[in-house]
Formats: sequence, C-alpha cells, structure tokens
Amino acid sequence: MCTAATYKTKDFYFGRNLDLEFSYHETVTVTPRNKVFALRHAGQLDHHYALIGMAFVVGDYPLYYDATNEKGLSMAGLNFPGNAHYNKVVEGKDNVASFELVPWLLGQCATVEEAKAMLERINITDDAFSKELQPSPLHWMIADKNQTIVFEQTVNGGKIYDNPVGVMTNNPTFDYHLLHLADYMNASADVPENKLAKGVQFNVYSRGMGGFGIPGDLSSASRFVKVAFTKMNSISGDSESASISQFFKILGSVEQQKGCCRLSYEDDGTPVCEYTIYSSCCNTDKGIYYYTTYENSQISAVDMHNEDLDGSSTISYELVKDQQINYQNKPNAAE
Ligand SMILES: C[C@H](CCC(=O)NCCS(=O)(=O)O)[C@H]1CC[C@H]2[C@@H]3[C@H](O)C[C@@H]4C[C@H](O)CC[C@]4(C)[C@H]3C[C@H](O)[C@]12C
Repeated sequence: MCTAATYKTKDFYFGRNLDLEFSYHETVTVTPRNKVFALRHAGQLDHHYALIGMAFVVGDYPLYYDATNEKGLSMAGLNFPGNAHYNKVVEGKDNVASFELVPWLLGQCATVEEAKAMLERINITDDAFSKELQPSPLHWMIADKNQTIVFEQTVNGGKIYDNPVGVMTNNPTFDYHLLHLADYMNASADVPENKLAKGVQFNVYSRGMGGFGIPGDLSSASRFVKVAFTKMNSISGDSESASISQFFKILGSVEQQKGCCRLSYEDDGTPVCEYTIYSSCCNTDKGIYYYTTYENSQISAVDMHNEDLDGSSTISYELVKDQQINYQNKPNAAE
C-alpha cells in the first residue's frame, strides 16, 4: 500500500509513503532537461522540464515512482491492482506507456491545468519496459500548489478526478474514497459535544475524543480517512523545518510497521510483510527532495538546483538507509 499527500505552508510540499514487501534499487534521481526520452509510440522527448524524484534507473532510464518538475508540478504512482487497465495503441490518442507517464507529463506540463489537457487526450498503453519489468497497475495523484487531481484508467476508460483533500492511497477508485470519507465528516480535532443524549452527562475522559471512529488499520480505505483527517487538521509554522517536520508526521500517521501487514509466509515460515520502505517530501517550490527510510529516520535531502539541469544524463543518489544516531555523550575517558 502506499499513501501520497500534499501540504501547503509558505511553500508547497508533495510526497508519499512507499509501502511494499521488497525493494527495487530506487535512488533519488534528477533528470536534466536534455535527457532524451525515446517514447514507445509518442516520438521523442528531446528537451523537457528537469525532474527530481524517486526512481529505479535502468540503463539511464529513470523509472519514476514519484517526482516533481522544476515548475513545481508533482505526481506519484500508487498501486491500483485489479482496477488499472492499460490498452493497445488507439489511433487518434496520445499513446503513452504506463512507465512513461511521469516523464511525459512532468516533462511537458507546468501546471495541473496543462496536465489535465494532456490527460484528456491520453491512452495508457500496456507496453512493458522490459521482459523483467512488466507494467505496474497504477493510478496517479498529480498536484501543483493550486490544485490536486487523480488520474485513473480502468476498463471504463481514463478519468480525471478533482481531489479536494490532496491525499491518495490505493484501491478502490478515487470516487469511493471520497464517498467513504463522508462517513467521517463528524470527526473533529476539537473536544466533542454531546449530541447523542440530551440531558445525559458524559465524561470526556480523554483528549482526542473528537476524532473517535477515525480508523487505524492499514487498509487503503482506512489510510485514506486517517491521512485526510491528519492532513486537513494539520498546523505548523511555515519555516522549512516546521513544514517538512509536519509533512513527515502526516505520512507517519499511516506508515506501515514491519509485521503488521502480513502478505504470506515463506516456505520456512518467515512472514512476508509490507512496510514503509521510504517516505518522501518534496518542497516543490525549491526542488528539494527530502526522504527518510524504514531504518533511517534522519531526513536526507537532494536539491535539484545543485545539479547541472542542462545536462543529458540522469544523476542518482543512493538512499542513506542506515539509522544515523547522534550519540550525545562520549565514553568516559577515565574508565
Ligand atoms: C509498488 C509501488 C507502489 C506501492 C504501493 O502502492 N504499494 C501498495 C501495494 S497494494 O496496493 O497493497 O497491493 C509502485 C509505485 C511505482 C512503481 C514503479 C514505477 O511505475 C516504475 C517501474 C514501472 C515498471 O513497469 C515496473 C517497475 C517499476 C519500478 C514500478 C514498480 C512498482 O510497481 C512501483 C514501485
């Protein structure tokens, strides 16, 4: 499972939890403006906006999971199994393979409005990147500082949804998540009032009772509600430190701890579990990509503007995966 979110303070932030039971070799990757993308059916993208994000790079091809371009437009792919439907080439459409969608949109669009116009004409094709890397069933959250949308292509065709809460998870389709959220519209960060039984004195025995009923399990429908509640109630200062700290707290509200989402067992009985491999937060105004990993809660960062954005090859940074512990005292020299 995965969760994506946006957050606005002085700047606009976009990020996600990547939840899976195994890792590809993903790296924080900057794609400069002159990296050529030879698209399967849509010609060649010679010059485009520069991108930063998390990608599995294969032969200098950045297979992005989530990314932001130099104009601040961002998108993330989230698993959509059983619902995503990719087609053969359709005449008269812009035929784009699922793995090409991130560079296709972020390479050419500065805003969600522009992305919407391109998505109206798109047909996501079922081409595989390679024999080993078959198409992933995904839907995408796309955002700029003014609006957020979700794009899904199912057997019923492509659909663009306005996303007024700026969060996204996995199955089922986005319209379900929004309808389901309505069940929780009474949940509040405030101290609750007794609306149940007039004249009965209830004891507000704990702080936080206004949010009673917000689910805490790891299903995608529940994570949608939990992260929407956390994000919509979030407050923070507007400094970079306060903003990214709050952003990681929003994602932390739905992170997956190893052992809590068991998928199967290995032959030797070892449980196979999904967990939060990384959490990311991109300052989309500044092009700085922050991340933490499951075992490294220190925030690492890559600034796209520290790279030559006019280059033609991807630049990748290995994830810092080991916990960085700041020991505050030294062994006693006298001992
Ligand atoms: C699995 C990832 C999404 C995480 C997620 O939503 N997990 C929830 C699982 S579930 O709902 O509970 O089943 C997705 C997000 C982006 C995907 C990757 C990107 O699309 C880039 C390439 C695309 C290639 O076709 C396949 C490999 C791949 C490298 C993809 C592997 C995998 O499907 C990724 C990493």
